[in-house]
Amino acid sequence: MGAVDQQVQAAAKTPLIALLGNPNCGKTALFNRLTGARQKVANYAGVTIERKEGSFTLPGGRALRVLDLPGAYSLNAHTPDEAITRDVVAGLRAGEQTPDAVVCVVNATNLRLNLRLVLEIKRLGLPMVLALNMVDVARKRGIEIDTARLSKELGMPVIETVAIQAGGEKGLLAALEAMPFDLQIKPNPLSAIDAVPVEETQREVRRIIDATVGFDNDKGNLSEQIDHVVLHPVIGPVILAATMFLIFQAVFSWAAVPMDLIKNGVDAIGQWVGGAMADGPLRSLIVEGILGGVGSVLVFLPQILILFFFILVLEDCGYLPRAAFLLDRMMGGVGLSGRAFIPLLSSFACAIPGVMAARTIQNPRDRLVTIMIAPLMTCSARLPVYALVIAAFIPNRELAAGINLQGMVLFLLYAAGIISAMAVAYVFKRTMGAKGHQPLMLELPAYHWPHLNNLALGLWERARIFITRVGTVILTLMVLVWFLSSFPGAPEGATHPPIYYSIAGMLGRALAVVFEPIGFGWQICIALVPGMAAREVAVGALGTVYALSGGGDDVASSLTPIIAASWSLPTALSLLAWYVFAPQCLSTLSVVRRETGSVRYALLMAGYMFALAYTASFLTFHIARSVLGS
Ligand SMILES: Nc1nc2c(ncn2[C@@H]2O[C@H](COP(=O)(O)OP(=O)(O)OP(=O)(O)O)[C@@H](O)[C@H]2O)c(=O)[nH]1
Ligand SMILES: [Mg+2]
Repeated sequence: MGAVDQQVQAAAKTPLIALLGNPNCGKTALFNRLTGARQKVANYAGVTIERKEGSFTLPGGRALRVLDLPGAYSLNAHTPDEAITRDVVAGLRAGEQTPDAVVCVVNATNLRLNLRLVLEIKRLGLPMVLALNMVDVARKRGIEIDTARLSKELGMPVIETVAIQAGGEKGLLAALEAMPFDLQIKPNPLSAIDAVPVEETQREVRRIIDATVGFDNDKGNLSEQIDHVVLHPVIGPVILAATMFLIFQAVFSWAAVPMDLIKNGVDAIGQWVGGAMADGPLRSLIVEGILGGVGSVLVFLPQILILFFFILVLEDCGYLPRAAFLLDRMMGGVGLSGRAFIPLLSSFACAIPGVMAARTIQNPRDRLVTIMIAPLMTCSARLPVYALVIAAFIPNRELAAGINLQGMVLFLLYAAGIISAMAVAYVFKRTMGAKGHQPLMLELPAYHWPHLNNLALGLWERARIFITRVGTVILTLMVLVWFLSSFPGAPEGATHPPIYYSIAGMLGRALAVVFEPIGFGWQICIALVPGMAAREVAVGALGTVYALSGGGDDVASSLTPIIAASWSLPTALSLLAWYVFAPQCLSTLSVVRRETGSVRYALLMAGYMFALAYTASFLTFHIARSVLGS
């Protein structure tokens, strides 16, 4: 038997356990603790939307495989992510092994809601353990749970866990150690669950709670008190708007110093390489192609991290579902549900996780509309383009104490994305035949301070993604752009810089016919093409294009003054408008195809976004020209 076969056989013999439970009860935190993985943990329902597998070894030496699954309130799935969970435990997914045992994770502070799923899963007849998670919070709130009695009532071991504390999983490991795994056992069909009416299950839940949970005292639920302010019909929206506004201010004002450091570092390397190497194609490739292109993208790392710092804090403290709640009415006006808020917010990172997070939306039409507008949210790849153009054209002025004009413009660009997304949603809902607004059912988790670990890990993850992207996709494209922009060289008696005669130059000049009416010259057109693969490459490509056009060595830092000198303000504004709308991301389109199951919606998305981008840029360019009289 070959080594691979042996591995396959061993994997088949390793028992598989599934972590199941309501949303936001700490399954992923527990999964990470057991396996040492770093899956995303945050304080709202619907963080995990896919199955994730890991493995670990019990203290006694037995290896186990473990599945983290999306949270579900019931096995009667209402949303596509809940359906994944149901299908995995019930063995309905083709080619997937059914779990040999289930670890049911419950939130100890909310057993009343959590036990229904436990009783449902029990009817599947798989071996089970109950992980009574978040007992630290329960203790603080004075909630007493008789675990011995609970174990007797449920007929399964009940283990207290604290998934966010080192060692908080010890009891669970011991229980798994004692568990007899029978690899032949298969779950009962799902119909076993429907055999018992929901009312009866609820009655049973109440009976068990009465027998096992004692509310010692309710030490004034702090979350509720905070919510009196945060969810207040007038103060709530003001807090939300102020928070968002402050974030954009910080992105500009905090980032200045670290950005300068990176810029100077890249410049120093550029100068050193420029001085040390003989003039020639290789020096040009390194200085203009790689350092000029990659360096001009890399300087945006601090801004991206600052933006994510705030998003991670909001995610972890439990504010997001509140924001969804506050915006539900407003979003209802355009036919979206408050549920769309979290997918749309995720799209500020990148439209791809945003499109996938739409799986948590129950109504298929709402889900489709949310997917269709997700790419209009300003993803972090647009930030470098915005920041570059803003830095070049918008004066760095204080409008009022603490309000900076550049931050203000950035805020407006984000707002333009959001407002147009709402408008597009409205049109889609109209054309698809609007149905009445469904009430928002959303669990509001208890607030807690963001965990520093989570925060650090989240930022690290972001930095890693960005730097990897810069080092792979962007670097490759930059080398390609440099190559296409450098060859063939200028003919005899050329009057333009050599890039004008290069392959990229020819392509750019051909495209300029289409883009001239919206103010884009051939240099910008060159940058738009590789920008399709990754938006921020446009910035790097502009870096290379202008470096080759001008011929300076200190290219990484000088892009801002160069474009400030070579573009008119209407062109700059038109480019900003273009980036608000243009569907310049092939990976998003392919994820849309996958998530909607048809290429139709991906094409529709590309079509409507291009049309919007061209129209918006055209209007911006011509209005700006007539207003400015240039
Ligand atoms: N105090 C405390 N917080 C916990 C514990 N376990 C998890 N949390 C927090 O609870 C929140 C939810 O944790 P997750 O692991 O994302 O929950 P989940 O069950 O995977 O959620 P979904 O993926 O949305 O279904 C996070 O803010 C965690 O930091 C615990 O034992 N004690
Ligand atoms: Mg999770």
